[in-house]
Amino acid sequence: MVASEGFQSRIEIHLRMRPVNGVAVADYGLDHEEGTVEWVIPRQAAAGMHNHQREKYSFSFTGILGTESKQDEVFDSVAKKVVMGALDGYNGTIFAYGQTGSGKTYTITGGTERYVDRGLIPRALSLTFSEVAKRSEYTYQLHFSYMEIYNETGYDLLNPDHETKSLEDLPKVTMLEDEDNCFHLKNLSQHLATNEEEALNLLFVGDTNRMISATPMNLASSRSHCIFTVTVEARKAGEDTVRKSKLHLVDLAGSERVWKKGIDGQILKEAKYINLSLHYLEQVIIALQERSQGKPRHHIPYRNSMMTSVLRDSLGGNCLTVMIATVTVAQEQLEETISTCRFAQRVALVSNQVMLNEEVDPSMVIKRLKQEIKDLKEELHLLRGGEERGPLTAAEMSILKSQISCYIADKSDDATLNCGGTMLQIRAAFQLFKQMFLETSGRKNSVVDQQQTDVSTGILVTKNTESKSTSTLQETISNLNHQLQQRDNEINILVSFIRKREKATLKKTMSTQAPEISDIGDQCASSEDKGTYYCAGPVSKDVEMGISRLDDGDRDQNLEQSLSALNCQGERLKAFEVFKASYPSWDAIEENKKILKEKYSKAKSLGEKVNKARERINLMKSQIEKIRVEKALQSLTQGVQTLDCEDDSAEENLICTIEKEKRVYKDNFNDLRDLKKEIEHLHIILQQNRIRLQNDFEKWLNPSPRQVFQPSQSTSDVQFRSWINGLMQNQSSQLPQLPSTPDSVSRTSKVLSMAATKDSRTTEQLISTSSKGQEIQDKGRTHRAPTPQSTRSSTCGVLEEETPIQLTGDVDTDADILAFYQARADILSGNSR
Ligand SMILES: Nc1ncnc2c1ncn2[C@@H]1O[C@H](COP(=O)(O)OP(=O)(O)OP(=O)(O)O)[C@@H](O)[C@H]1O
Repeated sequence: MVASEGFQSRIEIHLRMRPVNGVAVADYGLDHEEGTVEWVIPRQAAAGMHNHQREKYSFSFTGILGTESKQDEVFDSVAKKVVMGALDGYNGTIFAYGQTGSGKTYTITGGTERYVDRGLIPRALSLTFSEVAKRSEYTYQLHFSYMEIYNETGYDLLNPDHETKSLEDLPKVTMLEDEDNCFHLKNLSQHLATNEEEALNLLFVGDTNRMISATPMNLASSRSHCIFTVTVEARKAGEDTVRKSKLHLVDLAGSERVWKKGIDGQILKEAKYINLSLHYLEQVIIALQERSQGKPRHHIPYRNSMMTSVLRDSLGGNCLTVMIATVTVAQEQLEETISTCRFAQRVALVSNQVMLNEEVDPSMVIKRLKQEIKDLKEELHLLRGGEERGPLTAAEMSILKSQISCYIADKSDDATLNCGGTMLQIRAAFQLFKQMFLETSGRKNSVVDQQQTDVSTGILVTKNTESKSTSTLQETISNLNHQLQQRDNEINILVSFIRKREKATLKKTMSTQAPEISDIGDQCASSEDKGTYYCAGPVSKDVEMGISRLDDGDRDQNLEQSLSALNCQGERLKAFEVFKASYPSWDAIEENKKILKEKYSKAKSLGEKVNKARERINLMKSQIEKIRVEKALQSLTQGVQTLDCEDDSAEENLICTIEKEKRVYKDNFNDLRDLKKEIEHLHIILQQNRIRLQNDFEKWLNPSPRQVFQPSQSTSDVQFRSWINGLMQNQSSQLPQLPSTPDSVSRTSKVLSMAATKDSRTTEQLISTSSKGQEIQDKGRTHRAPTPQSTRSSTCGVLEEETPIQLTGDVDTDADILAFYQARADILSGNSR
């Protein structure tokens, strides 16, 4: 299973010193550089002159975290590398060892009151999830378990039955050993958490259960060992291997030597168990220490206690292990402090063989092999030429033919033919080769025949025929080019008309409705003029030139300035208002937004409830802890267990209240979790809607220029005409439609067909052939309607006052026709101002 040989690593030991208040502080000296601490025990005068009592006790540590050290410092120097190692596939263990009240729980789990007091577990969870998020090439699965060992019995702190059953009725966690001497824990639940919040919730639930399920036996946290385990599984994309590692964070029971104090009853029993398991821990450490010193120690007594069995790998096995020795600087605790330091020195001699836990994942291999089989089947199927399908289609044959022609035409040596890999394609390619060869050889023969015939007359007919066809082709090309140029120019004229009409509308609005003008943009039209959006997209340089030629420079200069001063952004908003009014999904979006808002406020209130319940529980937990620590210390110092009924009932009351609060917390947490899922879902929907809405709006605002410049050389006149009409309908969808008389329709057709063909008549000629024979006045390139009776005057009387021609639903007035034709003629003749 293990892929690497690994490396030797000594167990690191760190000293963490807890500050004390209101008690005498021991005499000690620290050397942070060297990592040494020296405790001074003053000689007792009572011992007389010949007092050989040692005075100074010096110890070395990997690192020293003095009384001022903060939680983040502890995490960075002690735990960070172990957590990172676990994510890389190395087992890791961090355990806190020390007397009661020396700060083990504070170090491992942390204080509950302030965020900065978070201990190693919450910080490890935070780092784990942020790292996992960064390593996108891996898929991580993180499972969590939380076990308590009390009086040599294991309890699952995350068993959901904690809600309904008492501690005695819960299934005990037991150890099972397999044939490879590996231990497995039965009845210990594993919980998958996909984010930090879920993992923190598990920690909180476990801590609370630890606290409130203690009643019957007066179980205190200081008398049980707790192991929080993160099981990490990492799979790299495209690889068959999986890395499996475990990270244990262990809060050991208080290490004080209670039996010395002459206690009895339950406390004595507990003390025995604690001391027994810590004694076994010490035995394991001694055996490992001896082994590391080269002494023959084949047997390491792991099995003697549950705790050493669970931590087997952490002690002398495959694990990066760190011990935090917690001590207080209180003078009265000095003996225990020195005892803790001594134990740490032995631990420091234990050496572990750390290995990368990488194994081949059968499920990944099966998945890969299945994929390979699928790929091979597909390949085989392709190679067989997709037998289920019929022969190549005409289109496929023509592609193949052109590929072969290119191949033949390419005279270079490295020319290749990629006709596809199927037998069907290869066969078809050969067939085509044959056909082409036969055709060519047949043609050659006929050419030779022809040449032979003509040689008799002395004229090479083939050459003449070829040159003839070439010149015809060239002529066609130049005709088509010319036609294309014309169409382009006509398009330019149309666009410039539209632009001019836009500006005229704006100008008119400016003069009549001054307050609203500032809202009208050059590119974005008002809601009443949505049709002009059509032309807001980019136009070609030629078109721009056409427009500038048609502009009435002097008069438009002020207009241009006004237009450029207009707030385009505001116009977009205005345009958006128009757009959304007719947008079919707008109501649904609004509805979703409303729902999301409601859900947010509900989530906020649930979050507050959860936090408040958590705070209340934490407060009560620290009150209980205080009562218990006081009781434990009292029993240690007084030697007997003083049963203070008041304390007991206070503790029971607190536990009852915690039970209630826990239910509130849990219900609200679950509701919040469900709500968060709903919110995320709604978010996704809204995001999709937003993107779609934006795209639709942009399309509506700036239609693709391709749509505008659709006609090509091959466009027939009929198509061209209907395209122009379509364009104009789009432009004027918001404008009043002009009446379309049969006469005007016929004129429109006439002009359009003239425009589409190469009609080279001049404006004057057109004027003279105009149905009404009216005059066209050309005032600064602004074409006016010839008579007030014009069909357009009824709706657009403005034409009487030097207003540029407006293109409407149909080209239906003489003025339109004449103006259109004039502009077209100008552009075609390059007549610019
Ligand atoms: N470094 C520290 N800074 C400030 N307060 C601390 C520190 N270490 C511990 N404490 C406080 O001391 C008290 C006892 O600490 P804690 O419960 O962590 O001790 P413990 O060793 O876990 O005891 P037990 O063996 O009973 O579980 C707590 O109120 C805790 O907040």
